[in-house]
Amino acid sequence: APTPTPVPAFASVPASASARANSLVPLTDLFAERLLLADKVAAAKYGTDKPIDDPERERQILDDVSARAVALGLDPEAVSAVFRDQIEANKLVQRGLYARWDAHPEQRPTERPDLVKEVRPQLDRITTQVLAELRETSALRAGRSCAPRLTVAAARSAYGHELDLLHLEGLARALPSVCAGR
Ligand SMILES: O=C(O)C(=O)C[C@]1(C(=O)O)C=C[C@@H](O)C=C1
Repeated sequence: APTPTPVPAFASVPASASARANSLVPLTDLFAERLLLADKVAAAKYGTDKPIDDPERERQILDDVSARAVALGLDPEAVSAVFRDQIEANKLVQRGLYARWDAHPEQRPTERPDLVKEVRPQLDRITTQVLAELRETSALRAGRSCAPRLTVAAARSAYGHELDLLHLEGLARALPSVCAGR
C-alpha cells in the first residue's frame, strides 16, 4: 500500500499551499456576522459616555492581526487593510443605528450588553475565523476572478443574513481590500 505523504506542520505550510478555497462566501458570511454584531456594540455604548470611535482598541486589533498574518504567511499590510475596512463598516452601521434610535426612541435597545465581557469576545472569535478564511482564499483573492466572485458572494451573504439597507451599506464598505491581498 502506498505510504501517505507526511503532512508538514501547519505553521510551515506557505499560505499558497493551503489556499484551496474556491468560494468567498465563507468570508463574506463572516463580514455579515461581524456587521450584525455592530448592533450589540452600539447597544452597549448608546446612552453612555463611551464614544463609537475607540482608536486604542482599533490599534490593538490591527497590531494583533498584522502579527498573526505574518505567522500565517500572509501580507500583514493587506490583512490590516481588510480589518480596517471591517472596522469602518462597523462604525458606519453603529452611526446609522444611533441616528435611527435618536429619531425613533421606541426602537432603542432595551438592554445594554457588556462591551468588554460579552461583545468584544464575539468580535475576537470572528477575527480568528476571518484570518483563517483569508489564508484559505489567498490564491483566489490574488486572481482575476476575485472581484466578480466577491460581488456574488456578498450578495449571497446579504440575502442569507437578511441584511437591511444599513447593514447592506456596511457590507459594501467591508469589501474594498479583499481582492487586493496578493
Ligand atoms: O469595540 C468597539 O468598541 C467597537 O466599536 C467595535 C470596533 C470594531 O469594529 O472592531 C469599531 C469601532 C471602534 O473604534 C473599535 C472597534
